[in-house]
Amino acid sequence: MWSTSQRTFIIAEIGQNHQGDLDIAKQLIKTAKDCGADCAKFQKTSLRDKFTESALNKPYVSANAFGTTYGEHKSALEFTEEEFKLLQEYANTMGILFTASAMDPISLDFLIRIKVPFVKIGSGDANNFLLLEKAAKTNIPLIISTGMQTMEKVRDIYQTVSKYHKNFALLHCVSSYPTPFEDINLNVINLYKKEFPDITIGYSGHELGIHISTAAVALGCKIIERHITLDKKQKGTDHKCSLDPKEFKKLVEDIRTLEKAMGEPVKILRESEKPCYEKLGKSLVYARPLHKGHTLELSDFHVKVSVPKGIDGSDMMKVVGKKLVGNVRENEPVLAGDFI
Ligand SMILES: CC(=O)N[C@H](C=O)[C@@H](O)[C@H](O)[C@H](O)COP(=O)(O)O
Ligand SMILES: C=C(OP(=O)(O)O)C(=O)O
Repeated sequence: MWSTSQRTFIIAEIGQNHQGDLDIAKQLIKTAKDCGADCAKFQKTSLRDKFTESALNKPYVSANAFGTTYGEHKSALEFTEEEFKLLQEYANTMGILFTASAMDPISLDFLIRIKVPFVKIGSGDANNFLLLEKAAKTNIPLIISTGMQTMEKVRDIYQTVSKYHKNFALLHCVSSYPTPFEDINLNVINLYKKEFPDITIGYSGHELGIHISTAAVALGCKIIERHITLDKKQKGTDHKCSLDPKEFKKLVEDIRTLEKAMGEPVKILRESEKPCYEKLGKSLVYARPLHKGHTLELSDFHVKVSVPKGIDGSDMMKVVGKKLVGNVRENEPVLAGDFI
């Protein structure tokens, strides 16, 4: 899916930007597909398995609240299993992969049952070693985000999941919405690549704009996840740092262009450079008239744009010490047949 290909795997994180409305959720799946995303992702929660009673009963006083307590709020944003299956079917007809983050063990079981292609473990569960171990044991591919964790914790995650298989990816992530640029620490991606060379590394971004996520691909990320929204002004914690359809499409286009531009670490004269080389590439030319039999030395050459072209300007040391087989004039290009 992601690790077998050089192509970046792009996840449109719908999360809870559907406002608890099945039609909006479908629109978001279609938008994700239209924007070129590879996967539409939701969040699956079994409220009593993710939260304690007191966490659910806590008042949620916020402009982003969909209820008076956190439990009411979360419940308004949670789809039933049947609704999830409908969304999965819809994604299938749209031709886009469908999955969700498993926010608790019951949700993990459900996602395995409906045969999602991989399970996401969000940053909120990156320190939940009970869930990580349970997920790893199932052998399903995993994408694990590492927001709010230290490097020691990330090493523990790697060790824990590695005991079962290596079909998992670690995403660098900073869980602030939106993430201040100075907190993003994109160089953590280099650290992950160095410490975990045998798994896929990606980035789950919550910053404003698309440029940082594109840069993450240049640093070697093979998975990019960004929240998607139909309208950034909607009520909800994630809308502001989500990408609207125009931005998401541009992100995908920029990543695809960047993939072409990254190429291989091979430095050669490219076919496309040849016209410029023909027009402005410099050649060795004679600095003054010289006679047959003269032994060439460095002071006999200038390096100029010459028509016709001669031996490449950088090759002068290959010619020094050779004997001219005929007379040459000032500013004539140095040609292979001029000397022995
Ligand atoms: C850490 C984590 O789970 N983060 C998720 C993924 O990025 C978010 O989508 C949260 O679910 C969201 O920000 C919660 O908002 P509220 O508390 O208003 O429901
Ligand atoms: C919390 C999630 O993601 P992240 O940690 O990557 O923001 C999630 O996928 O549910």
